Amino acid sequence: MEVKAFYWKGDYLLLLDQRKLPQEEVWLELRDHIQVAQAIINMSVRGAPAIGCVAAYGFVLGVKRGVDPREVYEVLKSTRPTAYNLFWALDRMLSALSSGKDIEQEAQLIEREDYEANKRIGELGNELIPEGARLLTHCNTGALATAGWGTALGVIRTAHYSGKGISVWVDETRPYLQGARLTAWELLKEGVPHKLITDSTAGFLMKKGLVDLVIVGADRITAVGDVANKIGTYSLSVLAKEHGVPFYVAAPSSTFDLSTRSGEDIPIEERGEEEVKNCFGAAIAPGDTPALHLAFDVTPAENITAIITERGIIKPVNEESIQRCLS
Ligand SMILES: CSC[C@H]1O[C@H](OP(=O)(O)O)[C@H](O)[C@@H]1O
Repeated sequence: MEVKAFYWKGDYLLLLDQRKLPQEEVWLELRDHIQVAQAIINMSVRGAPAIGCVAAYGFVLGVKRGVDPREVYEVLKSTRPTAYNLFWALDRMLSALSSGKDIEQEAQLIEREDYEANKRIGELGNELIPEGARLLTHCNTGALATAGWGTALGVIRTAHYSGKGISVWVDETRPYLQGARLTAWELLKEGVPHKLITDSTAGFLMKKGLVDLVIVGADRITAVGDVANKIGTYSLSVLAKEHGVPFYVAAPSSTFDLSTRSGEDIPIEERGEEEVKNCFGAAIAPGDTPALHLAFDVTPAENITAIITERGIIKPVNEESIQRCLS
């Protein structure tokens, strides 16, 4: 059975608490928009497309309980600032309500469209994956970050199941460890050959010629192709450029924010210092040590070989090719 991060149950949302993985599979029953907002803020659910889908169902829960739709919209919109899918989904839900559509069906359509987009991204991305390729990926971009299958990890899944004999270097992805806790969990479940590495190992592996390509997800892509993604992605892109390693981004069209041109204008989430100084309950730094926790960084379009979307592959990455692909 395919990994799923959430299930809509009609009067509640059943959500896998990703904070507990990989040790425990704990499911939460979210019955109003406040509970959904809290789950997004505390990262029980994370991943741009998954956040969009879950927020859409949170909107349904709030409106069905008779809460002012604008209030529901604002509460959910305020949860995390970087992933564009959140805003895209909420705007779509508000528009559906305003035009008299069934908002529960609209949320279910958003979920179905994301899953189908991921399968298409996997098919198109697989065309770029050589036989026996050794891929490196960062963070978690799998079924846990989406409506299912995954974006970058969806390409990896498709390549694996098409018999290409690929293997994956999995960046642990400090500080929240989405790679170690979530990507490794997904790949192990499905028998995809992989090895977990510390984030700082990636560059040396590229220097040694052990990485054939890098493939990552995205949280927001601007009109010119700058990409906001998990912190550490920019560094990977510089290392890939230095070593002549192709650098791919996989994302659905719902991640593109064409109203923003430069990556410099993308709001970058800053999370609490405790997530840097503690590792799931264990203090790893002196309590009084100040810490900076930027949750995302921005990779400039010129560092990206291609962006794989469900509507086609964007290459080169620039405003014209983006408009051509998305129009
Ligand atoms: C399929 S997009 C997943 C995207 O979201 C992650 O961030 P977070 O775990 O903080 O929500 C990361 O940037 C992934 O690339």
